[in-house]
Amino acid sequence: MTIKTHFSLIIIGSGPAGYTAGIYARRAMIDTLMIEGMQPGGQLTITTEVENFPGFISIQGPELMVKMREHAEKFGLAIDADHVEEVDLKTHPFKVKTMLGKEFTANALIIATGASAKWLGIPGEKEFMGKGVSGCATCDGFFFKDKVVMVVGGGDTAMEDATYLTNHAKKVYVVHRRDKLRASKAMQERALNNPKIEFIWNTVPVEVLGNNAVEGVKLKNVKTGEIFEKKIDGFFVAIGHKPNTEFLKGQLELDESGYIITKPDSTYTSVEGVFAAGDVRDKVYRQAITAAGSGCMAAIDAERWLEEKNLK
Ligand SMILES: Cc1cc2nc3c(=O)[nH]c(=O)nc-3n(C[C@H](O)[C@H](O)[C@H](O)COP(=O)(O)OP(=O)(O)OC[C@H]3O[C@@H](n4cnc5c(N)ncnc54)[C@H](O)[C@@H]3O)c2cc1C
Repeated sequence: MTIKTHFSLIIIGSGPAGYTAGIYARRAMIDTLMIEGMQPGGQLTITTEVENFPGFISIQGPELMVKMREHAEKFGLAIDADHVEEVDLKTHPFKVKTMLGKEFTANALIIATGASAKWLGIPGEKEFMGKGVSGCATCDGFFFKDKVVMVVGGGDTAMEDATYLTNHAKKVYVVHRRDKLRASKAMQERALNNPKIEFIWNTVPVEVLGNNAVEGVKLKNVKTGEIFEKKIDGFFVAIGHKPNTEFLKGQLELDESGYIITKPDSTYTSVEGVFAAGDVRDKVYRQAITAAGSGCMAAIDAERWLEEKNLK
């Protein structure tokens, strides 16, 4: 059997951005391949309830992603279980090389490779993921009404998360390994003046404690070496995100943190014919619905571009 190697459009990544782009591209009759990567379904496959995706009052993250996949496949999206290791955007059609040694070419590309939350790597963190441990306050804060939670970090995201969580939780600890915050002055002021937030300085978490869900955390003061515990119900890690763009370095314009730079109000990147959608270009919103929204934009941008160049 000969395997098809050229497509009008290749979508890299299978999160909400990728599947939405796939649905729109196939409904526009574009010959499209999706390369799904090592996390089919993306970040939502590691969470439990999702309560803010319109149309679903409550749905498990993995189930939502199965539905998105079925939806895209219903319109004939071809999905390849492989991971992109290299792209050549200096030639056209663009070249895409995978981990399993395949080589594809495409007239247009949509990059939807997402971003990965940075984690602490301490005992209990992985075990209680979705059971009190979270990397997303806006996603999971609602589940901690009148509870005690802890945010780890000292940057803008940590301050924003801590402030946001005070809408739900009765108390929010912020644990920071230094005695000064990295966050902008305005964000610091808001958090420092919030009566529900208590800062624990010069301290790092060493273990998340619990039985079936988070019940507490073991902490260490890095100045004195003192080990102590706090009772908490939720543990929010806010030490940053890393966009999955390693394979694009030197090929596409990225910002200082590695996010793909897109032209204002569009998904156009610095290379004509290459579009970007989802968390890989978004360090502000990072939600499934915004990722899906920009996946839709990328497919429409790609379709118009392919039409204009007579490459559809
Ligand atoms: C624990 C947790 C809970 C969350 N809860 C919510 C919530 O309740 N509501 C909400 O709106 N948002 C939530 N989010 C955020 C939401 O998951 C993300 O905003 C959304 O998934 C981003 O979608 P995306 O398509 O841009 O990327 P992702 O979902 O990150 O998907 C990226 C895709 O790219 C693929 N990929 C990466 N590198 C390569 C490569 N080199 N080659 C091929 N493929 C590649 C991966 O396999 C993956 O399929 C949560 C996030 C986390 C971590």
